[in-house]
Amino acid sequence: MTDTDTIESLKGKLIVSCQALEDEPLYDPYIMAKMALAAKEGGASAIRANSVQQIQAIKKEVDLPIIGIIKRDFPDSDVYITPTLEEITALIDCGVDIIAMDFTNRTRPHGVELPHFIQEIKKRYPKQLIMADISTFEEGVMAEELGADLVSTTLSGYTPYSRQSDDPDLELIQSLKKVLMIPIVAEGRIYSPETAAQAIQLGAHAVVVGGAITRPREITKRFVAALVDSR
Ligand SMILES: CC(=O)N[C@H](C=O)[C@@H](O)[C@H](O)[C@H](O)COP(=O)(O)O
Repeated sequence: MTDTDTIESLKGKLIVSCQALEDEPLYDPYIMAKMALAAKEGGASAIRANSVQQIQAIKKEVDLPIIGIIKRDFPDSDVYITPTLEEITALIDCGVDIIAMDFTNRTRPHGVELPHFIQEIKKRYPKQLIMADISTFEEGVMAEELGADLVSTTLSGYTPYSRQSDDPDLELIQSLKKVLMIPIVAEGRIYSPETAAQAIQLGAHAVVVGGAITRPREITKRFVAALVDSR
């Protein structure tokens, strides 16, 4: 598939995020691979996944396009989704179709600023498709200017200066749709098929759903909380 075909293949489609962190019961590449297979059998058009180990396991199990990230914490920065060139290179070596990375206006580890970081990635890997994980309208505009291929609302609600809500940021999709040429992906706190469909109707190119499909601990918590609230 060409890059344009990859992006076009996601139009109006569901991307399932299959991620488990170390402190989660499902943290095991085998389990994530089976999650991805279940997602594929259910009709997902791509998988978003974290870490070399999990991506490799998923690629053996399904032949869907992979949006790869590596989450890594650094003491000198709040940026944790694919924060440095080391993670970019590891994802390139994994052969992911799209690399997603933090595109917030925050300084990366070791004092690196976003424009410089993107310049370096474009110089080294000019053909790599990049998905910009943003938290605000301004960051979405900046992402297009810096050459991102897609923009995703992933980090809205997860930076202190972005809109804080328990709901997905559908307004961000609507406002970005008015000004951007690149596709906008709806991501973050999409808990129902109806909300996913609404995001597409409001202009999203594709929808990423994670926790509502692949995080049973979080799903259980929401049910339990609802029962507590109903007492
Ligand atoms: C903020 C952050 O670190 N988001 C991460 C990005 O990869 C994942 O933990 C989310 O599961 C993913 O964005 C999908 O969102 P939701 O699980 O809400 O459907």
